[in-house]
Amino acid sequence: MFYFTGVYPVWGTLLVKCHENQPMNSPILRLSQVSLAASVGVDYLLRDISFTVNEGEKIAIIGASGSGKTSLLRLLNRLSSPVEGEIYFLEKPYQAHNIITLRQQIMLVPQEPKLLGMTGKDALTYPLQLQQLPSTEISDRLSQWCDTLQIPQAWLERNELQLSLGQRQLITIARALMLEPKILLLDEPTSALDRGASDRLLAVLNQLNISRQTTILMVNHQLEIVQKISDRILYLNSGKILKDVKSSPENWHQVNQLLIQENQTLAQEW
Ligand SMILES: Nc1ncnc2c1ncn2[C@@H]1O[C@H](COP(=O)(O)OP(=O)(O)OP(=O)(O)O)[C@@H](O)[C@H]1O
Repeated sequence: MFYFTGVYPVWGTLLVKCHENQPMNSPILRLSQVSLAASVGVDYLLRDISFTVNEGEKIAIIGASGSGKTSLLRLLNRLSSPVEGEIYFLEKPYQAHNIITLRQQIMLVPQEPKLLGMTGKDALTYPLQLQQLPSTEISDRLSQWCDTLQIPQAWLERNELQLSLGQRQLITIARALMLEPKILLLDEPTSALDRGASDRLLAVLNQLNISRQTTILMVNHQLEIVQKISDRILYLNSGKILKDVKSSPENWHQVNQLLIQENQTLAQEW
């Protein structure tokens, strides 16, 4: 442990304790004036987006329907590319990273849970086989994550058509967690889960964030969920960042009011 000391005109002596083994969290993602165009037409889906994510942050992405939340996650998973601006992962531009290793480290769990026609078990183990992990490691991770998320053996034998939406959602989340990414991009991960599964998932994510410094960006409509998981809120409006604030009761209230107003306006337009 060491100290910085200094004499400051207003506050007197400032003493800051620094733990040598606890470096300040460094930027893991950085977006600089990023815009994303629609695949058809001339519209922008995202416009002039700039923000930095530090390693270990838990960010809730909020906004009315159509504000660009999913488009932002897809951009961060390199499923689309900006027409302007630059995205950096660990201070290196996205294009300079190998796309496969980038996606292994920045993993997206989309809103629509797809098992690509596989059984639950194959869907969970196939990506690890692709990474050529030893079979003992694969079965260890499988049993560890099925225990943690309470995924029963019976689900593992069923195929996509024999599983409910919530069961598939939990399996696709487990699939991402088993791959141990640095960044998790979660698009409404609790939308089809019951209260028990949703609470368990949030506890697991919070624990992962503490133990492995996993960075989490989560789209969610439910303020109650946002309060349990985030330490920062990004509020999107018509493809732009309207608010980038820390997660606090005062800001939850403000964001909630904004969302109610926007939804009322949208309902009138429809
Ligand atoms: N490939 C595309 N081409 C043209 N428009 C698109 C494309 N993908 C999305 N959009 C439009 O971009 C806007 C943002 O969509 P997006 O799915 O990112 O919103 P969202 O905030 O996630 O919405 P929701 O909360 O309803 O899921 C919407 O108006 C949508 O219709």
